[in-house]
Amino acid sequence: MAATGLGFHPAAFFSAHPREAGAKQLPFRHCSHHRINVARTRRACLLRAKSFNGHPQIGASFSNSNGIEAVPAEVLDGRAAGDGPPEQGGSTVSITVVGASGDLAKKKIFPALFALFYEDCLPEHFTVFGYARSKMSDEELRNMISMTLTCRIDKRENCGDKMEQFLQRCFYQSGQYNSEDGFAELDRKLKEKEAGKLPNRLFYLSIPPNIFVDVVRSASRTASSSSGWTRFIVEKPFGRDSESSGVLTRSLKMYLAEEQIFRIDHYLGKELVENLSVLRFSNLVFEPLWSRNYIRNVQLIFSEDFGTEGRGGYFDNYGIIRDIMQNHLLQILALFAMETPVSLDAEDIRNEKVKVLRSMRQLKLEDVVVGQYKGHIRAGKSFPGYADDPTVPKGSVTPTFAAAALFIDNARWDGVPFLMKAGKALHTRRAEIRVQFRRVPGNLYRRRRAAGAADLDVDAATNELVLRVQPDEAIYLKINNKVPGLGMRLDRSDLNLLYSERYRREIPDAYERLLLDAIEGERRLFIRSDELDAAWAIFTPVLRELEEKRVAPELYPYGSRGPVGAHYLAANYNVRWGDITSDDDGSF
Ligand SMILES: NC(=O)C1=CN([C@@H]2O[C@H](COP(=O)(O)OP(=O)(O)OC[C@H]3O[C@@H](n4cnc5c(N)ncnc54)[C@H](OP(=O)(O)O)[C@@H]3O)[C@@H](O)[C@H]2O)C=CC1
Ligand SMILES: O=C1O[C@H](COP(=O)(O)O)[C@@H](O)[C@H](O)[C@H]1O
Repeated sequence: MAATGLGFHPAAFFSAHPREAGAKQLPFRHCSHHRINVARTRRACLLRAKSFNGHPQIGASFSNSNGIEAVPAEVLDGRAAGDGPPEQGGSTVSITVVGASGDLAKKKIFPALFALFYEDCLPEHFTVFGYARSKMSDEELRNMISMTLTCRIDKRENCGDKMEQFLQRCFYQSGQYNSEDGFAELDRKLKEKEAGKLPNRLFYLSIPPNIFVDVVRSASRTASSSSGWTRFIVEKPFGRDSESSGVLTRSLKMYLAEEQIFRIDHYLGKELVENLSVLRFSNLVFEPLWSRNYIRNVQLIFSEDFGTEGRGGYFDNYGIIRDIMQNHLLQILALFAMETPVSLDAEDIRNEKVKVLRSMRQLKLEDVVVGQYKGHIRAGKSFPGYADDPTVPKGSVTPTFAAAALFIDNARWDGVPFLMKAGKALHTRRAEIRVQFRRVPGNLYRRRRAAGAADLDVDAATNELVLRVQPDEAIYLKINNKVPGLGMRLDRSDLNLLYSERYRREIPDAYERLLLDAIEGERRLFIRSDELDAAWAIFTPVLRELEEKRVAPELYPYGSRGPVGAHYLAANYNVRWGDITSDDDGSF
């Protein structure tokens, strides 16, 4: 027992969690992301405890004035990682981005890895490899990566130096995805970089889903770590329906244990999505209202102001429901609607998500509206339609927009419509959760009509809580308020938490949080196979029906608010979409 004088071992903070063979904690250097959640202490990016009695206090766990948990000495120098004393060189982690030449790798993964490095959140010993069929030298990979790196967080003078240091840790291996030789060559190069340290390996499958199994088979056989952990981040969509998702999971599990598979849904790494549980469970005021008794409907909205732009090859085979609704929006719904978990441990949270997903009705065709954007000319500018995308097959009925009404048949949510809508090529880029509350019973102000100025129908002006996931993260509550003055006039005002004003620092990208979690073995923000099964069970029947009946999507102009049908669907449940009412375009 480490002599902490506190009567308990600091490692007691390390929550027990199932670990794949060889899993070791990695010694992290100082990382500015304060990971103070007790359940995640074991993942702490090292925060050297504030000096205590004038001496750097490490090895003891205490909460100082900032509530920052110190990190035990063993983690500071790597001993708790079971990596053996530092003189044996400790451990190392390699991150191999499979599909390195692709869109996601360039746009999100390499920039996220650099941001983690820049914030000192990566382990001291790490190496990044790109793997794809394209022929590229190490230098060409570095040049490609450098085009998308930014020092957007806490711009510091040494950004260029840090970027160069990062790029020098990046290497490339060309190979076929089903080639054991290709991955064996990668393994050889990884071993060179690992230089005798305990080798932990992370593979990020940034490739089309149809080649996931090829890569896992080849890499698990010839490029797995011999003594550390080997993990695979698997991108969405996980299959196309219940059947193909089940086949994919079974195929992956021929080569990997469940705890080696990190199914990523990057929306779970979004700040406002992660904040959902904090809002609900760390405040008193929300949980009592969080049910059918007070909530009239919940709206989950995803909107992009651009089209598929060359990703038609992938997108046309999936469509907006599989691309956005069955994963991102449904994950947000599950976190929003779940019961209070037993603890903040990954499995307890994921247990509650599965329970609420299993309480949901299968989506019916009459509760779905689909749309597809069409080209048009506005103000002399020509906007293409989905069908104009050269990567989209002629005559495609793949929806680029969908709206759906979903229901949770449990005591908390019985009868409350959860309305989702997701679309590309709409009038704005936005993702938000809108909670519309019930009318005030016996509203005293219902009869009071302000003379003259536009009356506020307080009976219709119910409270609405909005969590804006992006852009410009915010949480605001729409209330009725007395207009200052000698009279009695009411208007709509917002209690408003605008992140850019309250928190003077940039928000990490979702991929940063999730990559760090995967390196640390924290599974809370990744999808478990039974969650996936429950999610596909809700959507698979209607997806099949849409395709078997070749339901024609309602065409909507590029840049518009989407198909009119979405309004009729909402009206069926006495709902108006909150994102397009006159008093809320979401700006302040
Ligand atoms: N792009 C995005 O915004 C997002 C993507 N995703 C998911 O991430 C994964 C990667 O997406 P993205 O980067 O856009 O994909 P890309 O289409 O860019 O493909 C990535 C790489 O895979 C290889 N590749 C592409 N098509 C094939 C094919 N038919 N057979 C074999 N190899 C192929 C290419 O590399 P090479 O030819 O060099 O081998 C390509 O550079 C997908 O599963 C996607 O669903 C998830 C969220 C967002
Ligand atoms: O998973 C996906 O997400 C992106 C949108 O991600 P965001 O973080 O930029 O909101 C979407 O464009 C893409 O089609 C989809 O595959």
